[in-house]
Amino acid sequence: MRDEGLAVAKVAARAAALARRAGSCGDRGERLAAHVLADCAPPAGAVVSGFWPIGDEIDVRPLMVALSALGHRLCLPETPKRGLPLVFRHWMPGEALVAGRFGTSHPVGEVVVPDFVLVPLLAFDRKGNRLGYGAGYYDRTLAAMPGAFRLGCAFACQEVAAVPVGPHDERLDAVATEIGVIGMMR
Ligand SMILES: Nc1nc2c(c(=O)[nH]1)N(C=O)[C@@H](CNc1ccc(C(=O)N[C@@H](CCC(=O)O)C(=O)O)cc1)CN2
Ligand SMILES: Nc1ncnc2c1ncn2[C@@H]1O[C@H](COP(=O)(O)OP(=O)(O)OP(=O)(O)O)[C@@H](O)[C@H]1O
Repeated sequence: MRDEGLAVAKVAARAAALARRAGSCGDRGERLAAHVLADCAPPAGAVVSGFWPIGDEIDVRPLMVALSALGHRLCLPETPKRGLPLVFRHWMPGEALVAGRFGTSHPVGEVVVPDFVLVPLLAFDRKGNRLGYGAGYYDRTLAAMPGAFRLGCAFACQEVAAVPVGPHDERLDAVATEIGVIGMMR
């Protein structure tokens, strides 16, 4: 016989578990933002490039909103054909985006050159090496911007002992996660 009491208890337990899970995972972008602002804030006036999250990436939008409120100009990358560097376009929180390659989204604002780059990644190590999606976009882009500060943005669980590196791989200056900012060993 069906136990109505058990069924009701399971519905309530499920709702509570879902709320707990959302609460523990859903604020990691906010926590990353707080750590960056406290420990690794871009210098006044810096133009900051962010990224619009795809897949399971950490959400850097709370950080972008905070930096905009602090007076920073923001931009987001437009993904060109394979083999070309990224193009950064000016963006203000709330401005519309259009669909780009590989499921990315980008603004239609003017082209700008950032001097503080939030870099998405699949894996990172303590030397600042990073693994991306494998198209080399950020490697090509950062190689042409040697003076820009490169802040990897990731979940803490994306750290590995050593990322396999090749001659074209560009290193990060630091990595921000929901736990804190990691300065790189050189
Ligand atoms: N949010 C975000 N924007 C970004 C990057 C990124 O890593 N993250 N990029 C960094 O270079 C550039 C886009 N490069 C990309 C290159 C390949 C794939 C790709 O192969 N995507 C898979 C699906 C991945 C998924 O859904 O998790 C695919 O299309 O099959 C995605 C982005 C610029 N913008
Ligand atoms: N500056 C560059 N000039 C020429 N080729 C490059 C350059 N940077 C990367 N490449 C080439 O692009 C390809 C992809 O590089 P890699 O596997 O390191 O990408 P990734 O760092 O994982 O991805 P991404 O930077 O797009 O997130 C490789 O064949 C690499 O040799």
